[in-house]
Order: sequence, then structure tokens, then C-alpha cells
Amino acid sequence: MTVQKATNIKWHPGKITKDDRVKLMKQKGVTIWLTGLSGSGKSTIAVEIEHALLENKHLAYILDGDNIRHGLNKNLGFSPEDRTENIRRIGEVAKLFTDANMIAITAFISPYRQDRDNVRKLLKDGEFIEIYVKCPLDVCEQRDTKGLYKKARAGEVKEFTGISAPYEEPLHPELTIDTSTMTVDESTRTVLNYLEARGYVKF
Ligand SMILES: Nc1ncnc2c1ncn2[C@@H]1O[C@H](COP(=O)(O)OS(=O)(=O)O)[C@@H](OP(=O)(O)O)[C@H]1O
Ligand SMILES: Nc1ncnc2c1ncn2[C@@H]1O[C@H](COP(=O)(O)OP(=O)(O)O)[C@@H](O)[C@H]1O
Repeated sequence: MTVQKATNIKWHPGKITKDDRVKLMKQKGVTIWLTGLSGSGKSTIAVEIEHALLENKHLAYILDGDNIRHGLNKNLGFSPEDRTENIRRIGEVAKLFTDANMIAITAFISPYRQDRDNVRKLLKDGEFIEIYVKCPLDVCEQRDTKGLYKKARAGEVKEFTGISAPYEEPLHPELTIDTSTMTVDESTRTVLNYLEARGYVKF
């Protein structure tokens, strides 16, 4: 648990609610939480979803593990504790984006079930869509888009997810996308259809 250090603080409400923003923007802000192994396809799908949404006049924004670790989370490594803190912070950021009525698309390995469930709890019902970007380890390893699996096998990268660190599969994700059997386009469509069917966006 993260300790609350700040005391003597009081929440200051604004005049505008999320519902006001929903009416203004004709979309319902939500967090699309992509989780899966390195190389499973999280970033690729995130980019395609964001692009398709923008083309249809819906505002989305990607929070990507590699990118966020260049700034906000540059002081975190890959120990279990640091990964938990990584996901906690991104959960808080995603909550702000969702309240701002953005469609936040997160692309983090987020290997621990408890960490993902904690983010779910931060958000309201219907504001958290967990998507398991599923891909067998051997396929991810064959793709080895960044050469990290090779380095992990050689012991040059420690605590590498799937090789020397765990990945806990989601038990009840809203969606599972198997990228070893689907094309990028099919994967993207599946997510867009889900969003439209539940009224988050309108195409
Ligand atoms: N040890 C280790 N394990 C896993 N991944 C590693 C590691 N070291 C560096 N990388 C690179 O960091 C990206 C994963 O960062 P995340 O913030 O998504 O990780 S986590 O959610 O905190 O587990 C991950 O990006 P993706 O390949 O896009 O998943 C890697 O490029
Ligand atoms: N259905 C699919 N969805 C997403 N990526 C796919 C799919 N099929 C093949 N790929 C390929 O798999 C790789 C995934 O890499 P990337 O998106 O960086 O993964 P991650 O962000 O999970 O590390 C890319 O080279 C992509 O073209």
C-alpha cells in the first residue's frame, strides 16, 4: 500500500462534471487497459485504435510503458515493487484522463493481476476495459521486436517478463485479443466494435 504522506489537504470540487464533458464531446471517457507480454502487440494496437478514433472525430490518447518510462516513471525499474508503483501511477493518470473525458489507451505489460485490479477499483463501473493482448511466449520471442528476448536469454537483461519474471494472465478481461491468430486490423476492429456497441463512441 502507498502511504499517504500529505496531511491537511482537502478535495476542492469544480463546477464542471464529467457528464458535462460527455455532452460537450459526444464521447464517453474510458480507460482501455492493454496488458500482455513484451511483443504481444500492445503498442501496435494502441496506435491503430487512437488513429481510427481520431479519424472518426473522437479524442484518444496513448499512455505507453516505454514512453512513460522516459519521463514520469524514469525513476522506476523492473523489480516487482517498481512495476507495482509504475502501474499505480499510470492508474492515477488514466483516472484523470478518463475524468477529463478522454479515451485513455494504456499499453503496459502490467504483469500483476493485483496491480491491474487496483486500477479497476480506482475507476467507476464501465470506465475500465481490460484487454488481454494474448500471444504465446514463443511467438513474442520469435518477433523479438527490440531484441530484448535474446538479451534476456543471454542473461544481459534481468527480470524479463516471461523469461525471468512472471506474467499473470487476466482471469476476467472484458476482451481477449489473440495476436498470433488475428491481423492487426482484426484486432483493432474488435476493440472499436466493443467501444461502439457500448456507446463510448459513435461512428
Ligand atoms: N526486464 C524487463 N521486463 C519487461 N520489459 C522490459 C524489461 N526491461 C526493459 N523492458 C522494456 O520496457 C517495456 C515494459 O515497460 P512497462 O512499463 O510496460 O512494464 S511493467 O508494466 O511495469 O511491467 C517493454 O516494452 P514492451 O515491449 O512494449 O512491452 C520493454 O521494451
Ligand atoms: N494482431 C496483431 N496485433 C498487434 N501486433 C501484431 C499483430 N500481429 C502481428 N503483430 C506484430 O507484433 C509486433 C508487436 O510489437 P509491439 O506492438 O511493439 O508489442 P508490445 O507493445 O506488446 O511490446 C509488431 O511487430 C506487430 O506488427
